[in-house]
Amino acid sequence: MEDTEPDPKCEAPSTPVGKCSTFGDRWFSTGEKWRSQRKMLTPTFHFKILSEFLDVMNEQSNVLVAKLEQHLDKGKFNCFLDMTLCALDIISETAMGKKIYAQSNSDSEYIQAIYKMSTIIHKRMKHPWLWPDFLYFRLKSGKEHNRNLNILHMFTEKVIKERASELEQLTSTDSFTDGNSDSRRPKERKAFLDMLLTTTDEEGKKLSLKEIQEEVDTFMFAGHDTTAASMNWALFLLGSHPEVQLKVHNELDEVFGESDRRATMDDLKKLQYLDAVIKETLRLFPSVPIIGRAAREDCTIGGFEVPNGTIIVIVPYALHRDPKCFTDPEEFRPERFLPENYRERNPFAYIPFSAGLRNCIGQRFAKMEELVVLSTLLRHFWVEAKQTREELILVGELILRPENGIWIELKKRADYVS
Ligand code: HEM
Repeated sequence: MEDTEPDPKCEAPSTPVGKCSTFGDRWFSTGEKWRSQRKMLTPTFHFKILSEFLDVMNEQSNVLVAKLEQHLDKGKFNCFLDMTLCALDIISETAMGKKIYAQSNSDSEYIQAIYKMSTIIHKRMKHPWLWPDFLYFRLKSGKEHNRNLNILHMFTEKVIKERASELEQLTSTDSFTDGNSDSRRPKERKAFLDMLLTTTDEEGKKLSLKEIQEEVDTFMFAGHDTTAASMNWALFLLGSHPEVQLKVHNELDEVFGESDRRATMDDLKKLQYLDAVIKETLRLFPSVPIIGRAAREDCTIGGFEVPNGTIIVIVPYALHRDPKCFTDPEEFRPERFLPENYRERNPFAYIPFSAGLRNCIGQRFAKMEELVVLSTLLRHFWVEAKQTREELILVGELILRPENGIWIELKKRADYVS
């Protein structure tokens, strides 16, 4: 069960990037505001609700397979954007109940704005002289920032308002469509947005439209770049370790046999080795490479006096390479995460989703998405990595990503796995 009491000693640090509110102020909210929002959000990630998103994940994985089939036996290509657009389609339909067709129409104004915004924010983060708002918003990049932010906010605002008025109209009926024939949802499946529109706090108060928009914007950002990066790293690692990939294929054969049916929740539970691959990938390449906290009172950590207000930086990328917890830490060994092998490990030695009260609320969603997308891909393809570890140039921005993408070659799986 999740504890939602505020952490007495730490809070998320306020940063200049946080102030720009692209990711929703929620990401950087603290104290009572964060506590109350977190409490309202927690039930929306309940297992039963997540299982209703399985259809979306399966459907978008199949779109991805159809897209990638054109690369079969055609030499190497960079799969980074393909994986990212698939993750974007999944989060859009599950968070907002809105299909944005990112995989087939990546030129749309909204999708372009998402990517321009990421570049703009990274640039601002790297250059401290761009941090003060009064200067930044007078500059060309500050104006470009606002233009793109406006496109993003207008889009989500429109989706939220449309859905809010539909929900109002539908309260008297049990119909559950969104009025747009190409994005109708089955009667029983709700998007996170539907739950945000109806959830209430302890006093029965609903979230305001502005608060809902913050949540939706946060989900859209926090919920696709992270999973996309991690799935890309997994393809790189599997493509570099054929012996590991073979074990995944054997597991997939055991669970799915020859069938090309969609994955069920029961199937996902059985994919223990693929699950270990995902965990080991997040150990070596944690999507969020740095986590920040601000001390809210004087305290002592590991024998060091930490005064109130100190910014504390936690680096999962380094923590996950501690040889005391992981022998031969640079080696890719999914077996470390098989249930029989990790019982003894300190739970704070491995924190790709952070730990404690402010951990990732979407971690079960993320694991489920990765299992569905990767299992679907690997049921169709044999992956070969076309870069060495040395050729990957790691960029630790908000997300840990490879500077030049992930280059792979795809072969028809049946030719490689007997
Ligand atoms: C592999 C995928 C993911 C990784 C590695 C990841 C990692 C993290 C980490 C490390 C944090 C804590 C950040 C901090 O403490 O400063 C976090 C927070 C958060 N994540 Fe994720 N995340 C992933 C996927 C997702 C998904 C799919 C969603 C939504 C559907 C999501 C929603 C959030 C939210 C809303 C928070 C803020 C929680 C709070 O402050 O209460 N994440 N994530």
